[in-house]
Amino acid sequence: MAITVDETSIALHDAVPAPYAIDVRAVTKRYATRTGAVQALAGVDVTVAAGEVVALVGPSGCGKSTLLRIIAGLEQPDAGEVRLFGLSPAQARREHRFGIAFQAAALLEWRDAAANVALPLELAGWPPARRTQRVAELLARMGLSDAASRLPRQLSGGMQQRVALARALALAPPVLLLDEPFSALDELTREQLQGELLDLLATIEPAPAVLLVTHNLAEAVLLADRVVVLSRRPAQVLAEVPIDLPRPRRAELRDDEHLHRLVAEVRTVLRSDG
Ligand SMILES: Nc1ncnc2c1ncn2[C@@H]1O[C@H](COP(=O)(O)OP(=O)(O)OP(=O)(O)O)[C@@H](O)[C@H]1O
Repeated sequence: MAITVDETSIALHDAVPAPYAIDVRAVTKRYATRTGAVQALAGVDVTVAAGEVVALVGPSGCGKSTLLRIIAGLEQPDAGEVRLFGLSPAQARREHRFGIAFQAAALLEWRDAAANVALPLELAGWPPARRTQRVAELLARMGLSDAASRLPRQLSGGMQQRVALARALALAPPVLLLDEPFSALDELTREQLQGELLDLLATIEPAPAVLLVTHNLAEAVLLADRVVVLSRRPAQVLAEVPIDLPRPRRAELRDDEHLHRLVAEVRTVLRSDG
């Protein structure tokens, strides 16, 4: 007797769930220093779904930047595992699956704004004409077209951070890692860039997954879909606070009462870690 197989049902049955954009499992990290070992991370689990924005907050020195560096493959964990869309950090880096921007814009001082933004495109082997076009598009999107040929030292702090963001987004990565990207800026510029980042993320299709390290609780709540709160060192996840503010978000939400309630909730979790 012939056996008929319904291929659709097999496909559905075999469908595996899509991997997380970022999947951090039981990550532990200890540094050996001259004055003894420093345990930075003690079994941290964090996931970020495709297109989700997660903010990572925690006391100063608890290990937030360490975790971001481990996710980016710049450091190795002692134990635990990190995957970006199912790939190791090294594979994800080779395949340009993430862009990264730090507190200090970390621009190459001898390259002008356009050449800084072009760097990842050069490293990825884009031909010059395509590169020029993409850089012009990114600079225009960040409001930097007139500053294309200025060196970093000729740019304000806010402009430098915009260049760093444009560089991180150059290859349209599905994951964006942001380590205190606005903390070196004055308050007004910082608020302006938060608004610009919200607008920018709303225009990128498909939206990248974002992991944002920040000290600023209002920034975390304004930008994120979820806030992950880390404990004092050695860091563990204390709580995850879902942020149910509507999207698309606008910077004006900063004055919203519900946003203030959520900030208070995150602060209460942080303070509970006596
Ligand atoms: N390369 C290193 N060697 C030794 N200790 C380190 C190293 N990098 C970080 N640490 C220590 O690990 C701990 C976590 O540092 P990390 O920079 O990750 O914290 P953080 O939460 O990002 O801090 P902050 O909020 O102040 O930016 C700190 O005690 C720090 O001094």
